[in-house]
Amino acid sequence: MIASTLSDRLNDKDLAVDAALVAGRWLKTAPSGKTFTVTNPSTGETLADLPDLGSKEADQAIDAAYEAQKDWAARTSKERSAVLRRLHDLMVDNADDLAIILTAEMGKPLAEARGEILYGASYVEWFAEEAKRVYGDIIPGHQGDKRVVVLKQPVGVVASITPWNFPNAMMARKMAPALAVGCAFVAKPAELTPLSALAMGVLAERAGLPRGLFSVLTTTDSATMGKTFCSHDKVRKLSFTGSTRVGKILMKQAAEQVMRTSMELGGNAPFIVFNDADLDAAVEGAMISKYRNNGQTCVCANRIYVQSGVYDAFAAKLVDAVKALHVGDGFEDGIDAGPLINQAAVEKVQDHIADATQKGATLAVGGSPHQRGGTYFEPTVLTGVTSDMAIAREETFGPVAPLFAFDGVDDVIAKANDTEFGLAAYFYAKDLAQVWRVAEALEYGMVGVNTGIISNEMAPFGGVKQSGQGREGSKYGIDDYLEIKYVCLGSIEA
Ligand SMILES: NC(=O)C1=CN([C@@H]2O[C@H](COP(=O)(O)OP(=O)(O)OC[C@H]3O[C@@H](n4cnc5c(N)ncnc54)[C@H](OP(=O)(O)O)[C@@H]3O)[C@@H](O)[C@H]2O)C=CC1
Ligand SMILES: O=C(O)CCCC(=O)O
Repeated sequence: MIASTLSDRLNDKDLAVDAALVAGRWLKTAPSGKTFTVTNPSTGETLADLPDLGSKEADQAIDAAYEAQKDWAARTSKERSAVLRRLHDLMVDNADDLAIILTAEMGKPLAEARGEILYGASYVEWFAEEAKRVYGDIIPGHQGDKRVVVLKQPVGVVASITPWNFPNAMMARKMAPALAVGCAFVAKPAELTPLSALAMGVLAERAGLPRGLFSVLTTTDSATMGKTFCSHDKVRKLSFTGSTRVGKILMKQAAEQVMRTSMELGGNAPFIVFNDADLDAAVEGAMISKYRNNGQTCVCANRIYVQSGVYDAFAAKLVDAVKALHVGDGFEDGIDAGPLINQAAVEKVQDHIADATQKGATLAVGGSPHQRGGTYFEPTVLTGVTSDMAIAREETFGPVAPLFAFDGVDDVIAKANDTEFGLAAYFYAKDLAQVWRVAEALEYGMVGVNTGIISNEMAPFGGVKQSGQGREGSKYGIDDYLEIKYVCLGSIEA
């Protein structure tokens, strides 16, 4: 049963479901009888009990997906596009309800949750359009009687594993390109936030997606699910967003059958403010980049480098802006930051702050659990941060802005690149020559120049180094779900 604290808020109560979607059927009970509870991190209240599925149910979902995929791939791209377009429209029409479900299970402020739904929908719309533009090639023949034809075909059954921080958009931007090109999609959302993915299952049915083509597996045993996906010979691709630690485990498992993978992994984004930057714009960008989703975003600014000439002025402006943030339950009006996802997240934030202050950093604002209790935490700014502190090397995944001082351009480029991660980087500067030089020197998949927000469906989202492989969104994102087949046509009269 869905708790009344959630269902009473919904206009369409059918969007919140307490069942998994397995092979075209809604399963309220796992064959094992096991269940798990989804809670609201803002209040600790129970939202729903869901079936705790295992590898047998995953096998069923994969087998059904394998069968359904053949017919789906055989449809014209225009037909597939129309179904995805309907899914997009349904997401937009139901954005308020989807946002309520998201806020309830994840805790982000309602307005931010609504923004995520529209962001997720933008990928569905984008790939509904791109579905019709999967072009092959004809290459000049190497012999007079030969023609070289390149076809692009769907990879087949795609399995996905997604995290709790963007429960809708992370799955949407994988399922949309997969379905657009004719793949089937078996999703495993995070244990903490499965309700948003299940709501997409409801909408996918309404949009006319064929039975069995899309499953949503609810489970507490993510390790077994990952192994099942990687060892099942009908799964041809694994698309993962989450930590680098788990990404590496999955890449090793996927290597057993040389399965294709897309990996969106951890980040440690530098955010650089040069002396000539527009400071007000830089503060605005830092606020978005750092405190969006309460710092629980893989592209969040994790290290803020400020050139000596503007360090104090930037720090003062940032502290003022941070003091104005309102922390609270995402359903309340005017809230900028909800709770952290769980106690482990709070502990990581506290560890980073304690390590930094012990080594000489100063707390300019915040630094403690919020007076509201639970997993709420004060938005924090640390000054005097140096590269020997844990926060310089590890992703904090919380509302802590550490300010490092730097002098020279080469110095800051070296510091920014001194990490195994390479997802997103940001900088603020006006000098055009410097802009090009720094943008090209940063070893990152994405660079924001004079902006703190870079994510959109038209751009290729993804990282280098240990931040992952592959791109999501844009014209490049569709390639991750396509195989290239070359046909050598012989016996054509010369
Ligand atoms: N790059 C990014 O977008 C993200 C990065 N992170 C980073 O990772 C840290 C930990 O966050 P967390 O959510 O625990 O990230 P994880 O990488 O642990 O989880 C991401 C997804 O992987 C699943 N998972 C966990 N272990 C395995 C496994 N052995 N095999 C297969 N799937 C698995 C999780 O399932 P379940 O949760 O159900 O166990 C979830 O669906 C964060 O603090 C942050 O630093 C986290 C989220 C997103
Ligand atoms: O943190 C993530 O898991 C992805 C970042 C969200 C985005 O900006 O697309």
